[in-house]
Amino acid sequence: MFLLMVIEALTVLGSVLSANLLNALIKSQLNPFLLAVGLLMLDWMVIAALNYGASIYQEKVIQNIDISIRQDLADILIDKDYESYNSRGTGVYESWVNNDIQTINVQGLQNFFTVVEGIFGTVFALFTLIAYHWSLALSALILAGLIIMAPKVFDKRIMRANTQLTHQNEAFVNRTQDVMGVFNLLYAFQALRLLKQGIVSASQALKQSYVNQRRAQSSVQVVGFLGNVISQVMLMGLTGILAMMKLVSIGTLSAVSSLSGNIFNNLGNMSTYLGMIRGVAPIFEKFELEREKFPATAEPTEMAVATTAIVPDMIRVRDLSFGYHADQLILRHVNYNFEQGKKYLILGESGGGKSTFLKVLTGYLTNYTGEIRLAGKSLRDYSANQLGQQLLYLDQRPQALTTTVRENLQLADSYSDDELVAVLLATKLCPDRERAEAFLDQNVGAGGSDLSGGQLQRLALARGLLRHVGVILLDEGTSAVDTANAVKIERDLLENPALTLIMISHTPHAETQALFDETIQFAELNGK
Ligand SMILES: Nc1ncnc2c1ncn2[C@@H]1O[C@H](COP(=O)(O)OP(=O)(O)OP(=O)(O)O)[C@@H](O)[C@H]1O
Repeated sequence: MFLLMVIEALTVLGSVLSANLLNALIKSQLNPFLLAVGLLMLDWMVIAALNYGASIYQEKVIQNIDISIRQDLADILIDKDYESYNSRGTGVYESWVNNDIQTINVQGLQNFFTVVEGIFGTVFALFTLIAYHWSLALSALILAGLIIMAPKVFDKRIMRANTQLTHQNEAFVNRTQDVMGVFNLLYAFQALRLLKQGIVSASQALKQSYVNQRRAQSSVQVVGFLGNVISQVMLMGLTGILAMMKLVSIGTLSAVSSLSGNIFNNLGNMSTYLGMIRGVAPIFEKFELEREKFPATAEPTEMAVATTAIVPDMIRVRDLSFGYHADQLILRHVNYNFEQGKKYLILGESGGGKSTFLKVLTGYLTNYTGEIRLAGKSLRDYSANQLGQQLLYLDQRPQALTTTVRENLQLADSYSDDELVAVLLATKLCPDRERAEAFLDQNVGAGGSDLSGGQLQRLALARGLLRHVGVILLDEGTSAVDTANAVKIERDLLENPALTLIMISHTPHAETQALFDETIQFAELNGK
């Protein structure tokens, strides 16, 4: 802002030097004329150099602000719970950190600096005009007020257009991600034209929002432009009259021409910029709304479960009902006791609600009726963090970060190589220590794409074993692993007396079935 102030002061100085130059010419004074030419040249060179530095510094500031907004957005995301995060496609969140930030940059921050520049330029020019004649400064001030106020009438339109655009951008990213994320599926069925169709139709929906936004912005620009040129002409007319009345010199005409250019070009644009800056507000309001929906919750301080204590009814389920939609119950009045250290095999037809049941037990889905008690305390009284230390739900579709096996295992914690190698061996990901050490540094590819389905499942299980969670809820956790290794892994889990295991399987292995304490037919449990 300081640099911008200096640039504007030098620009106004340029106008004064031009007037001096013209006055010296009219009076045929060679030396003052040459001096004014030299100074004018120097003035513009300094302005050019300062502009270069200011624009680079400005970009740094803008990027720092972007980073801090993205940090705030990340805070909003990490305060969300499982249900709320997954209730929307990830495209929505990507649009926040890309499109919305871009709009904030272009409409908000860049324009903010232009406004700052304009304010300095206008103030300096107004003061300089006083030096020529007070009536010039007063007229300029009145016209400036009118120019700034007029475009406010378009504020609502701009805000509406921006609100529509930010939501349309979210929908666009979601829709394009949808079709681009299923390339392999479309490739296999020679249906890749659907990818193109998807992108084109999403773009067309977006087009209307951009056009609406531009329409609103252009209205402001036109009003600003008209205010600008009309005011400049009026001020020049006034100066001409003053010159004819011999109240100002002829050279003043040159100074007023460039000073009024300074003032009204700045102001005419400033109302546009202010309108655009105000138009960014709906984006921040949207973010604030998200923050209010999920304020950061303080962690309960009391330790939830003493992991070493033996708790007979580890998980007690009473009259549990749940549906994703109010009118369609997936879980109906389920009652069951899971005891610590015991091993449970859940069988049942596909789509019957087994995964849903495990997700409710893990605390991922909270909109249930009835009661679940973990170690004697209602599941609702545990924080997500506390539950995570007790229970691990291993998804049917494990996720992986695009990085090494080591970082995929460690995530936000750190473990020694010995511990990491031990879980790689326990999950049969590697046959011996030497290969396990090499495997730790292997990159798993984009989202784990370089690993087989079975390897990904074992990597997910290894994460849980590493953390010694007391209860593992395994949802088809070894379905993609070859039978021999799946049996070995299951046997290890089943023979671990400290572990409570609840495992869903469509393909139970005869070799391990006897090691389960209970085999549950889910249909009998659900709706009995
Ligand atoms: N996020 C969701 N929103 C709405 N409905 C869902 C959601 N997830 C699952 N369902 C529905 O809930 C029902 C139970 O699904 P669930 O995944 O729990 O079954 P499952 O018994 O684990 O099936 P499978 O053995 O095939 O994995 C299904 O009809 C499914 O369509």
